[in-house]
Amino acid sequence: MSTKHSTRPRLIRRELRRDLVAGTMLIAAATLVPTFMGNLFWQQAMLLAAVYVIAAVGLDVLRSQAEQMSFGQGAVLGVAAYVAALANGVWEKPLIVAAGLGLAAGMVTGMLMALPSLRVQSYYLGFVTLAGALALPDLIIKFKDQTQALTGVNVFLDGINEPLVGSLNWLTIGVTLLAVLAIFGGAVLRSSGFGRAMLLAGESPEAAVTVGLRPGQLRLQAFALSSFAASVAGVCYVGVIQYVGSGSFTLALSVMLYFVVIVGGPGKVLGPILGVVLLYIVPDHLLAGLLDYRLLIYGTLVLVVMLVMPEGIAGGLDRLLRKLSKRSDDRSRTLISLAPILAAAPRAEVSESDEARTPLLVVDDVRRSFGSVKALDGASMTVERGTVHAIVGPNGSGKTTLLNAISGLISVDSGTVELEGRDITSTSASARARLGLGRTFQQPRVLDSLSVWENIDCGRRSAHQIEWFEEAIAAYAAEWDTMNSGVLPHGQRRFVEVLRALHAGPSLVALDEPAAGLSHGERLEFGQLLRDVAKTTTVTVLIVEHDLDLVWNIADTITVVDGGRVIASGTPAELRNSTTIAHLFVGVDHVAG
Ligand SMILES: Nc1ncnc2c1ncn2[C@@H]1O[C@H](COP(=O)(O)OP(=O)(O)OP(=O)(O)O)[C@@H](O)[C@H]1O
Repeated sequence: MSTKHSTRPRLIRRELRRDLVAGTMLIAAATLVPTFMGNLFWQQAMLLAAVYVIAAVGLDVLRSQAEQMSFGQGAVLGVAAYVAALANGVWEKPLIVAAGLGLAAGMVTGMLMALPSLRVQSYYLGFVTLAGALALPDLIIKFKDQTQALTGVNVFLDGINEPLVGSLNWLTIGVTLLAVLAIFGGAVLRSSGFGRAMLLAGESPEAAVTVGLRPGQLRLQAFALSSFAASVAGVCYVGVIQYVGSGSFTLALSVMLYFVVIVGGPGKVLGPILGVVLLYIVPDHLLAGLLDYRLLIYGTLVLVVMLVMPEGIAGGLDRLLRKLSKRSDDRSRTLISLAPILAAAPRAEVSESDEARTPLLVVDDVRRSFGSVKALDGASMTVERGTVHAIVGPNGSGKTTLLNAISGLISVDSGTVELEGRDITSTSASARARLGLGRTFQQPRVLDSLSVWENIDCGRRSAHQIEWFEEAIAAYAAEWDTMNSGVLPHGQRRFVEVLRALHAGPSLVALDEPAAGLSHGERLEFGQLLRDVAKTTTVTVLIVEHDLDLVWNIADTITVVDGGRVIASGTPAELRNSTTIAHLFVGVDHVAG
């Protein structure tokens, strides 16, 4: 740990910048070249392509950042466009008012489609949003008197399409800028803590709640961003086409936008642009004669791209470029070390305050059954502050269930859990995390698409972060930020999860079998870290562990669980002579003794 690096968050991650430059140039060239050449047909075609890029960037936020499936983006775009067109062409509102009404209507539609995401996910959510996209054209026809479905609605652009230079007009400038802003907005979100929180909530809602995030709220926020982009696209659509009719926003539009994201490359800056080129410009313009085969072309392209480049065109190009440049990428380095963090730990132990004498956590007579299996059968335990408290017991004895009951990942049938004297039995997992309960899992929840540092830095942080720990990891933030978590070995993934839990500033961190899969050296470092944390801070460590050697060496208190009950609890010295539990520790006498 020689040099200190800044952890100041960057607005846009370095590796996204090249693609942003390329994307900006592509969008600007696409819309401005035909404009300056005076080719009105291609000018309009490219502006419409830019409109689709805006909507696709929004959909990509949902798909790649929040891991939500929506086939309703075309419907949101359609409602925004239709209302803006009606407001201008029929209700005779000025353009700015019409645009505002369109945006509002699109947002309301988007949020209505988002509500089911609080209850259903994945394909179920996809089907619900698909229903919205299917319903829109029918609704437009059903209310034909209000929507003027039979004649369609013409829009009057009040001069924003008057040429300034050549055929350049405010509309072209505006749509081009908005498309560029959209790809920048996507990159800023991807680089932000908010974006990482969304990703964690999408990929592992369980892990997200243990760092104090609210996955449902994050999903709604992702829908709001995505709907906003679709609504902006809808309003721009009206400007570009100057007409809406009953056939303008069919299911095919929503399907196309979804495939644009998948085929273009989910989570990539250039994805929406490349997707629009392949799924709109190529079939609708370059292969105009094959218009009848659009759906067939979609299907074939999706199949081929998914076969050759499962990560989409932009992802595949990325991979190819990395191979060609033969850069042994920084992100392929695979080792993080706890040694510098251990070296930074102060030697002095924290003094015991009055507060420290009251127990941190009290579990009283907790019961939880799964069908006929009594996973917890009246378990009770007390965890003192600033200690390492281990829970041990045979396989299936209820240890993980006990941790889950403590961190709120499952509800209990009866009994109570108290944290710092406060009954948290019916408090949500996310709220418990915000009260200071951190947690890791048997299978580490590490996001491969994020760097090591981003994985550590993606939860909420309390006001009680561990000062020396924060200083130590800050010195490594820049280096870890260039490391790809996808290639970390299993043991190192555990480290990342534990560092994430400690970085949140917990009062208690509950670790589920953290030593499984660690090498001997890693175990020693890891045990030392847990001891240091408990000794030199007010953080308490609660650890479920099968590695009894480790437990015996680092735990202040050991609770033994069997059959869903606590059958013994005490210091290692006290348990050493207990005959009741001797059978559970055959083979570790050398440690105990
Ligand atoms: N979600 C669930 N549904 C049904 N049964 C469950 C569920 N979770 C746990 N169980 C059962 O409850 C009992 C206790 O499981 P638990 O995972 O808490 O044990 P454990 O001590 O952590 O085991 P291990 O050491 O193998 O991880 C087991 O019989 C298990 O099969």
